[in-house]
Amino acid sequence: MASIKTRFAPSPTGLIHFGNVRTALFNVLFARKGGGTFLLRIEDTDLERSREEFVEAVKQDLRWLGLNWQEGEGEGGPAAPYRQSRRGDIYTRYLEQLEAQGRVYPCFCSALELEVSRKVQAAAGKPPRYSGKCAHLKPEEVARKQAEGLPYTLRFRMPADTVLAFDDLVRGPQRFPSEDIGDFIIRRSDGSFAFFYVNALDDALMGVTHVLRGEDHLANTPRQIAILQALGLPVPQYGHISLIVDAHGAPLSKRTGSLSVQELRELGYFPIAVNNYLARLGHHFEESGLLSLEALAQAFDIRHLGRAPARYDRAQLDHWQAQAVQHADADALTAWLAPAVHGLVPEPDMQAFALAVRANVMFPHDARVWAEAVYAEALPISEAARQVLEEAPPELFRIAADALLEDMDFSAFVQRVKAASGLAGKQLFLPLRAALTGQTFGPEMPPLFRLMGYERARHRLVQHVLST
Ligand SMILES: Nc1ncnc2c1ncn2[C@@H]1O[C@H](COP(=O)(O)OP(=O)(O)OP(=O)(O)O)[C@@H](O)[C@H]1O
Ligand SMILES: [Zn+2]
Repeated sequence: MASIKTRFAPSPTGLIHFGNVRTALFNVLFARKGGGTFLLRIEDTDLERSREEFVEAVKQDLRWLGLNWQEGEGEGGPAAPYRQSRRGDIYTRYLEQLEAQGRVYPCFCSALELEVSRKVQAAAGKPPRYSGKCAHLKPEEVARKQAEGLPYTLRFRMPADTVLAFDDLVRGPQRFPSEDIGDFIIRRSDGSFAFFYVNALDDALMGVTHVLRGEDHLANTPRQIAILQALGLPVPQYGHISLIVDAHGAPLSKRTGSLSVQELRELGYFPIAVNNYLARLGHHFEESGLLSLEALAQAFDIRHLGRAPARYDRAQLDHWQAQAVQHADADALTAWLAPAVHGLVPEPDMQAFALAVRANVMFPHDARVWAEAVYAEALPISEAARQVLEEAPPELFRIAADALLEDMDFSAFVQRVKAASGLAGKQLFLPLRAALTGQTFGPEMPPLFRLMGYERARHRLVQHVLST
């Protein structure tokens, strides 16, 4: 068997969402597991809606997630170009071949005629398909209509009385009788090509071996196979993945403005969290812990893909985010957190600070409150902390300030205050935390205390003594 080649073929008509990205991810995992290639092709045939900024955004999103492609847009390769808008000559060349074989014919039916025919079929409970009215026009008739300047589409002639069958990698054996499909348009009257045609042709010409894509394309597949068979081109294996739906059960779509990858990035999600979340949406993994992209690839098995729609669930995503924060290495954690506390936390402290607050943050901006707790000149004090401070014995803070005339670590400090005040446990720790950080909960005190430094800590205690 030829080595595996998968692809992601988005239309640059909006920012990509979870549904799109999961499709890309599964293609990456499948290729990677098989030591194959992942290809990126841009399907920008809808010139009205396609925009260069969305091409850039797709590339940026995929790179951010580590879903790198080895062939295609921006990378080049043996089947360049990888943008459909630049492949018009190729599409025309193969169309000529189909014409020479008598596999396409001009259709002059007006939109109104087609609409009426569809309604008649629907009323009779039949699948809407082209009646075949123009399938057998005589050459003279065609020439006359063309001379009159009548607009026409080109239709693909489906083979009669056959069944298009294929084994879907996810959904198993599929059978589509050709008469349910009917002759379909492959070139519109404005000269643009239909999705079925260019998408199938490109997959074949680019050597794609496996097409994993959304279930929304299942019904297109028999048409695509028929085209490739007519042209004598290789037919890839298809796998149709269940769609990701929102809370109302509607498939996520670029048009409905579901959460985009760009928004996730701006919110501070870790790529590994997004990948772990999406990989498990409709795919079962034995391992329940956070996995690297490589480990996800090794554990990926197309037979473990579910057929039911998968529901997008923010809480699950956040579970993986929390895992990612806890597992990030010190440098990655620091780089992730730094922009949110820039100016509050001194640069030399940044890594120690990030490690100190790790257990209490899920997103970078969550660290701001702890940055203030450690470094703010005027310490913000929460309502709960204010109450604790009011209820604590006032002499505690004077004792604590007196204990801090020199540098020491938190446990030494606590020992001294304990000995001098006779307080212990919560009675001791809670007021100290409240006075030092302005909060009643938060990260472990020893590292915060170290970052704060004994002078600032003492200053805060003194401030509190003076204010009571
Ligand atoms: N809700 C979804 N869940 C899973 N996969 C999806 C979903 N929506 C699209 N896909 C898949 O994403 C891939 C890229 O598709 P495409 O760029 O056409 O995006 P799209 O979201 O379908 O676009 P639009 O919303 O403009 O129709 C295709 O394989 C498609 O099947
Ligand atoms: Zn017609």
